[in-house]
Amino acid sequence: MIPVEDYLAKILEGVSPLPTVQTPLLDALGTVVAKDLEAQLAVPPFTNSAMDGFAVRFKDVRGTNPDHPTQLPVQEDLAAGVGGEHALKPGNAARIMTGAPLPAGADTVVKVEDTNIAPGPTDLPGTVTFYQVGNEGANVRAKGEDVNVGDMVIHAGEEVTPALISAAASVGYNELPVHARPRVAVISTGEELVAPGRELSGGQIPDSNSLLIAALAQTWGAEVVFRGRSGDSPEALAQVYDQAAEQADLIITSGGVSAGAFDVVKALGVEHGFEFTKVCMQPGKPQGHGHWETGGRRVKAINLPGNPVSVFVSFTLFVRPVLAAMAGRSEQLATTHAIAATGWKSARNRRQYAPVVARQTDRGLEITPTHVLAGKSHMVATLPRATGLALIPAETSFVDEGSSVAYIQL
Ligand SMILES: Nc1nc2c(c(=O)[nH]1)N[C@H]1C(S)=C(S)[C@@H](COP(=O)(O)OP(=O)(O)OC[C@H]3O[C@@H](n4cnc5c(N)ncnc54)[C@H](O)[C@@H]3O)O[C@H]1N2
Ligand code: MOO
Repeated sequence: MIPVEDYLAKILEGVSPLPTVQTPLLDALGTVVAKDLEAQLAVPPFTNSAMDGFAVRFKDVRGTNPDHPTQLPVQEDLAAGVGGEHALKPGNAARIMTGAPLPAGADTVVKVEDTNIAPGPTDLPGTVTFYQVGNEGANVRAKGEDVNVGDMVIHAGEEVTPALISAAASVGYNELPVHARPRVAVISTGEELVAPGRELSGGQIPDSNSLLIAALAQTWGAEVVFRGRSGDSPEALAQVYDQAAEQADLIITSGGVSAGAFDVVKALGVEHGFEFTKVCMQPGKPQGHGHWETGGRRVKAINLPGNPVSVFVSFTLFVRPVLAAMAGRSEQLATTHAIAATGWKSARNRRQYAPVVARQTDRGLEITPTHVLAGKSHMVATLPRATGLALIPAETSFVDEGSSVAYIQL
């Protein structure tokens, strides 16, 4: 059996970021920026008002207070979006809305609440009386005070977040150069599988793994381009692999990799130079990987075991880092310390990754297995309760209640 870290290193060998594609901003959410980008627009792009109120020259209202109000004529209305050149005549005020360009000559905005004018929709008044004013420059947002044209605002390697999308739009972009989203094909294998919701006849079970893998792949930023099922014949599986490889950057299979007489994924994979190995973990011991070649394409394939919890755990440990590397980022699972709220039997001589529920108590972060049969690899129905995985060293055969345990938040 090989250690988890060694298998991860093997599976990441030769995986590099996918090519750069110009992608519309919203479609780029979750991808990784491939090039540094300078601001093409300043933020703000022009000096404007931060408040609904009146633009003035500070010297015309200096010294105003409730006992010494100042009255000025109002020359015009300036709404957000107003174009053209506007200049404030000396000794005048202009009614101005939040985001409207400050007229030339004005240097200060007095908010409407500090005047005799009622806030909200009103006709343009002929005059305005100020009862209070801020400092010179109050309520004015200067052009470029956030960033200026030419400032480096978006950097290669950054993840495209909602905030990054809005920053990119604000500095003049409508698309971003990002690493292509990994395209994933999912194949589940086994004669026992039927589509979910169908009536089962003897020995059959619903195919939950292909959905689990597809949903995990989407959750971790991939696009699922193919989902197929194959029985236990190598010819049928080879055909499904061919279809999967047509459009995918990564093929993920489940099942058929252990010691069964009909473990077709392993049998076919071995013929095609795949590597199958036992990883020192529970669940998820039997694993395989290789490349499927068809029509001039050579597509990476990862063969996960069939047990659903094994799929979940091995996707987390091995597939997520591969997807991250293809997407242009590196990923490390962070562990924190937790306390076992109950005792449980762990795997003998394999590192256990047990699905657990964590909750904060006065003792700290306490974890409990999602099921009394902690970590058994077929227990898919109780898996959704998991908030994370408890990582139990291979030498520990029993986790004592109250002991300190490494915890991976999902
Ligand atoms: N003699 C041995 N037998 C087994 C060993 C071993 O070392 N020696 N390892 C066990 C371990 S550990 C695992 S994990 C499993 C892995 O088996 P396979 O990858 O070959 O998977 P299958 O046999 O095809 O299926 C295992 C299990 O999972 C169910 N399954 C499969 N596909 C799906 C699906 N798409 N949706 C839902 N459930 C699925 C399947 O019905 C089986 O119950 O091998 C052990 N055996
Ligand atoms: O390694 Mo298997 O996934 O324990 O059942």
